[in-house]
Amino acid sequence: METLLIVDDDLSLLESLKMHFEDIEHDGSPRYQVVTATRASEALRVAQEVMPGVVILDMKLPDRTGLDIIEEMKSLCGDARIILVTAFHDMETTIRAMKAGAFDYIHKPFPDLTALDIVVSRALEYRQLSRRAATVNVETAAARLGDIVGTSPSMQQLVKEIGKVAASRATVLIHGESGTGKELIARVIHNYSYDEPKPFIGINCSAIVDTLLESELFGHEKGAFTGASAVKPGKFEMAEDGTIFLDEIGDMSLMLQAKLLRVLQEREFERVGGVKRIKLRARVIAATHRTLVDEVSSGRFREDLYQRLKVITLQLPPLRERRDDIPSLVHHLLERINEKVHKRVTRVPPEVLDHLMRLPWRGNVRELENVLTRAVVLAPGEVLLSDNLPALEPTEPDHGGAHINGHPVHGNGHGGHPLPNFLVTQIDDPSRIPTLEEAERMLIELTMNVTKGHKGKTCQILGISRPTLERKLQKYGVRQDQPV
Ligand SMILES: Nc1ncnc2c1ncn2[C@@H]1O[C@H](COP(=O)(O)OP(=O)(O)OP(=O)(O)O)[C@@H](O)[C@H]1O
Repeated sequence: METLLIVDDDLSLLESLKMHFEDIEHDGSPRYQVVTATRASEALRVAQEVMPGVVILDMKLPDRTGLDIIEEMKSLCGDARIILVTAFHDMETTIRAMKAGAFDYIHKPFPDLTALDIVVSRALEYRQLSRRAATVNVETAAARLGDIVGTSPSMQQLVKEIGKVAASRATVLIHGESGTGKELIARVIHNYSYDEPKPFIGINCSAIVDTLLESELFGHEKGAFTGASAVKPGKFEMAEDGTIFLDEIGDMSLMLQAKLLRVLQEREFERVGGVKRIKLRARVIAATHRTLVDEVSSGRFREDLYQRLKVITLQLPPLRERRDDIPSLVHHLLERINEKVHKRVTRVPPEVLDHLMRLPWRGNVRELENVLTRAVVLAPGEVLLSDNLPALEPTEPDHGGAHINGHPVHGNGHGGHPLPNFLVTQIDDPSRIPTLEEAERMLIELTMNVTKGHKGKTCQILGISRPTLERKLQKYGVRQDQPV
């Protein structure tokens, strides 16, 4: 039996959660023994006594915040997985919670206890796994929040992962299409990893010819090659005990891959033409728009280097898979662009935002930034105009009809409900096909819209149970207060 500690000052919630978890059985006997506490001080005392496997910890407690006691709780019973619960979405707190060592961060009210059950089971599974594996040292460090904008489920997940990554010094590999924010994420991880300022040194491995890249990375001694008139330290040296960011690592030649592998294995390197061994103290973060597993299969990337780099892998979602983030990104980028080009374009009419939400964004956030910069420069006043945006593509006709998540919808010819265009038009560009998750989210939003938020009817149409619908609404962050 696993011991579960639930900490909340809401007595009725505490009681109902206790009953819920006590009712869960495993192989015919109760799965959990549940203990409760209403204050932080009491929680710490009880935790020390019962050594819980999982702690469900509310953020707002009468004496201290849940966040404040995570570290103390972990030092008392380091093995416990802590799930922090709050009533609001807050990126800063999410990162701080994950960094302090929380296992997960969830929001209440819980629309469906199944979601909570899943998190608790997963927490226990991970605890089992990590008991077998080596433990990672959790550094504590205050850090500042970077400029990441986005509240879509995939971005929230990413923010959680950043919190965990920042707590370790492990090598990180960031995958993502061009312009998805790989460098930004690398900088945020860096900023969150240290208390005091440390160097962040980036280098684009695809932009420099091989021989030059080697001396850029590792430096060179005087006279190492023609033109090497003085000693020059490389990026690895300049990064000191901070971060070296190897951008577009997938484009590195096999010859340099072999050198890099040796450096990562031995944690030492020499300048080109030199003999002195220099210690590698920097943390390595690498990024690529290529799928490295495919590069490995086709022999263009060394398998052993890939294994070294992928200790922690982050996958950045393309912008078209998180279109809900476009409004907040537009707002954020406009502020930055106005400052840069000395303008004050602050108004984005709904039809212009709609236009922006429907563009394909193959170049992701960077393309959005470029498109907005052009439109800001061309704007005659303080209003952003559709005329200055790229035209919509024919597969996304501007028929002024209904939209789900920026995708136009139209009738399916059976006199029934409208369908998103992606389900009925011929798609010849693979990048325009939505992921299964995206399609599922759109169908749920569409059905909720058609039934005007009636969950019973939505379940009936989609052929799913109420708990499944609740779980998916929460997973995809679908607004339930008004028609979507
Ligand atoms: N989630 C985000 N929130 C705010 N700004 C973002 C976000 N993602 C990307 N950006 C901005 O978009 C621009 C491109 O991001 P960045 O250079 O990090 O992308 P990248 O994936 O490294 O691109 P490339 O592969 O082309 O080098 C930057 O100005 C960055 O600040």
